[in-house]
Amino acid sequence: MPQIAYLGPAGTFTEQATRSLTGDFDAELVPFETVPLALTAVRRGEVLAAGVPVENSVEGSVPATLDALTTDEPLVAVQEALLPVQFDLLVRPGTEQGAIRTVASHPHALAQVRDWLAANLPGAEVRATSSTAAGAAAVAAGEFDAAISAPVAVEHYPSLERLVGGIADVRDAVTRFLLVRRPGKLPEPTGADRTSVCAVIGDEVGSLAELLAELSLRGINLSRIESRPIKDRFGEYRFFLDFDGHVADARIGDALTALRRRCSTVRFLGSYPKADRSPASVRETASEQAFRLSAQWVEDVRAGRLA
Ligand SMILES: O=C(O)C(=O)C[C@]1(C(=O)O)C=C[C@@H](O)C=C1
Repeated sequence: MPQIAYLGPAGTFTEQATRSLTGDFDAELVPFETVPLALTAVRRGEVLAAGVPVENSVEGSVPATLDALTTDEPLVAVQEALLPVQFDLLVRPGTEQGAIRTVASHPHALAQVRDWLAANLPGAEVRATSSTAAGAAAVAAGEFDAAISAPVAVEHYPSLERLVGGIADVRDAVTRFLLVRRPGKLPEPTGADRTSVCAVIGDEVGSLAELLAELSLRGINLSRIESRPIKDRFGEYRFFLDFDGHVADARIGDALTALRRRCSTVRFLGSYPKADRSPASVRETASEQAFRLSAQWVEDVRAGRLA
């Protein structure tokens, strides 16, 4: 049975998302303490794939994931999941809200309940843990008084109880997850796909605008752009781009060819079906047929068949 890594321990949102991503086949889910460790296990071939969080509608991208996807050997996303995010406050039985002095969770989770904490646990110290479930495990071990956890966590930590449920500063918050593997056969195009790349461009006038123009000229819908520092050179950035379409689509292949010419580095991070299955709208001039006919026209001209 294939093994799939996730950000553990048991009871994280990532575990829940990874279960939904691997629902179609038998897989054994293996917890890792951090996203980079989970991705290292994929690179080494110790596990087949890893489920990782990439961005949240309230707190934005998950930097640990973005950075780990661009260092070391390439990995590609093959599936995407969206998970609604609300939290529980877990405590050891008998703990009253007024007695909570420390509250632990993943920094991304803490950021999503900042207002609730200020209003309901104003005196409590906030402690960061490697995941929401790691916070719950630490409360079970007596290290902290309370944890901000995923609703599934209480099933994994029977010595804890839910003091408050449904916590969220923003209703309908959503986190996006990817299932990533070593490069291999790509998922088939479905007509409702997303392509992710990471590009490094020169620090020159207009270079970012020109890069984006390569997408807009081909009618490609950009759904996310995000920059992360290159780290060892101050003021230089890598740009993470997500756009509608599959690398097998003519307009996407054409745009990627242009990006590869323009950028010092382009890392392909995958073409995979969008979680919401919303089809890409493709303008007439960027259709498969339009690309095929125009490429044929150039062939004919080159071969002297047309004047
Ligand atoms: O700690 C967890 O439960 C996670 O799965 C990580 C994570 C994240 O990185 O954003 C996932 C979903 C929530 O947004 C909060 C935390």
